Amino acid sequence: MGRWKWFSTRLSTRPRGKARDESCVPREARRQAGQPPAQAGQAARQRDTLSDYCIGRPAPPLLDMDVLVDMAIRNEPRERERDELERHVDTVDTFSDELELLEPSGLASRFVQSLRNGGVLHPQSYWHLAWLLLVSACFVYNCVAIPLRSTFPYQTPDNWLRWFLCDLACDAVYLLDLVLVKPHVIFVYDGFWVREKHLTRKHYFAKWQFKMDIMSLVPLDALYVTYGTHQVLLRLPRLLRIQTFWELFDHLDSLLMSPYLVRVARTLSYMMYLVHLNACGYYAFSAREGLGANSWTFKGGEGNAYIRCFYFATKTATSVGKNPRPETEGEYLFMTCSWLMGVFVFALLIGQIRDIVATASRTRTEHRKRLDETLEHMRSLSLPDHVQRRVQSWFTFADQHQPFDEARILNSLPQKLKTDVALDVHGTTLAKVHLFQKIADQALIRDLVLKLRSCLYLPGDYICRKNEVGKEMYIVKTGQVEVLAPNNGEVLATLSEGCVFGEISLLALAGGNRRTADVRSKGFSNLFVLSKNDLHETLVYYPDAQKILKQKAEALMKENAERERRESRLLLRRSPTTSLEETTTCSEPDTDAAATDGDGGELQESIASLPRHHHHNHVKISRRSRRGRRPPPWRRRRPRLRTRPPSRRPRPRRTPGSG
Ligand SMILES: Nc1ncnc2c1ncn2[C@@H]1O[C@@H]2COP(=O)(O)O[C@H]2[C@H]1O
Repeated sequence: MGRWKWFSTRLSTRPRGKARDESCVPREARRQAGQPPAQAGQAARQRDTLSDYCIGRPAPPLLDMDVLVDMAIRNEPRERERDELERHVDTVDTFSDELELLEPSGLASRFVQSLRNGGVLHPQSYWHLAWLLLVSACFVYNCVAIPLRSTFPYQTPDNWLRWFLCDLACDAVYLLDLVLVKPHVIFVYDGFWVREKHLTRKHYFAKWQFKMDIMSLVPLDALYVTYGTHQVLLRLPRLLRIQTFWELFDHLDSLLMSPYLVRVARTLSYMMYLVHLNACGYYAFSAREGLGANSWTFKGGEGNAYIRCFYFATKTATSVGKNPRPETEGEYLFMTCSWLMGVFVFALLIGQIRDIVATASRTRTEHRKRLDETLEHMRSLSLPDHVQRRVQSWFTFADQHQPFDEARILNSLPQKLKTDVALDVHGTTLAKVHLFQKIADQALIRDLVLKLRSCLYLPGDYICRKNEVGKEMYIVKTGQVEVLAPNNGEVLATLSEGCVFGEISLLALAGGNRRTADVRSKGFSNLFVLSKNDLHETLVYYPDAQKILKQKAEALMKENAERERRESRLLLRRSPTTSLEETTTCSEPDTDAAATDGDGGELQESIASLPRHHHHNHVKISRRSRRGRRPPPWRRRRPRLRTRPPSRRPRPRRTPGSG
């Protein structure tokens, strides 16, 4: 019913969405624009009322409260409720509005921002947190000072004014909190932030906390006039602000890096407070029986009374050290209560600390367990030592650099949030990827980011080998990888953060799906792996990206081809005969294959680029090798007579390699 009370009040505000768009044009303006006057009937009346509201006049309630209550009682479907709310209430914030309220810019700008936001506060904003801290400080002051001043003789007629002024300051903070702050804290209704002031006010007033806050401000201390200023217990209602104190810890819990510390601090503060109460109780009890009346009571006189009583209370609560023996029933009861309280608080504290330690070391313990299991398994298989050492080394590196299973953690989040988190985490690396820089399409990165899998490689690990079937493409996240020339292992390129490789085989540009080079991890490297299917699924929607990736791959292939050509030329220059024979023997059986995969073309080109006599040699040798043996003597032609003088004929040059 309470929920419906404030819900109905919201219906008197301006509309949003479609309804607002239509109605936000003032009536006069519509008339001038030649539109028909508002029609009779409920809908027209509503529109006019709403438009009046939009131009600044207060609007009367649009729907009858009774209708709404009736709706609630009849339990109308939820859509109806939402429709009504959406049509009539302008309380829905977008996510960016929320961020605006949380914006952690400078202090002054944040203050201006909060004023611009109509003086409402986001419950998780820094302003609200700071305010909670102040109110909680006042609450703690009351918690400590009230029992202290009402038991120990620390408030005297000389200093009562100072105490009184402190009390007044705290009461002023309580009052400001009640009147100005709490009623303006925005809240979520039906998944949307409600930030209209009168609604936030209503929301607060409907809460149980509001009643507690009002009670905490009951000015019982006015009775000082009758009973005297030493009756500090009259301020006991101030302790009803405990909800604010809890709220502060809840906020800190979600804001701070280590929520465990907050939880321990909270339990410790309870413990300290109980000891404080015990110390006050001990002094009050001793004072009632007479200070130093027996061996159990507080003696008084020497030193600081509070510190001594606190010491006694701590000893009792922790059951550490020797406590004086109680003598009267009252003293026995007091000691029993103190011990029980001590046991309870310590059990709580120890349990909490155990949980904290277990949670903090859980990841490490799990990692250790996995490593032990793996090593044990490898030992049972009698794997060679160096393999075991590599596995161990991988575990150590993974523990240091990837202690959390990111995919598993993100899995519990909704898709949108998962993408946002992944973008935040990997944004720096992805921003360096040339492909994404060129496309500048956030949608592509968003589509890809969740498909990327993180993978660690050890120094010297081959990420892919030439002629393997390519199933994945890689982006370097951290570390460096080397692309090696297939023949001589020469380092063709060293790729670092943001570089992409492994795309040629995935795009089948080299005429097949085989890798064109070896790629090796230089040190420890962390790579993003993208499967072939995921790449193709994504590229279907981003033809520009596909084009760029293709262009890059083609440029690489061209570069590789040119390099190979250069190399073979160099090789031929060094030892033409041997290398030609080698070339021929390698290339001949593969003529068909070479034609399909393009290698044949390269060979022909390299032959064409040879000096003429090398070309001849090549053809001669080829023919011979095609026949396989010398022709029979009857088929051998006699050599023709030379027509030109031998001196003018080009003679093959002698090279050292040709013998
Ligand atoms: N010369 C080169 N420079 C840089 N990278 C290369 C070079 N040659 C090949 N690569 C990359 O190494 C990868 C090996 O696998 P792919 O053939 O699928 O794709 C290849 C290219 O991404």
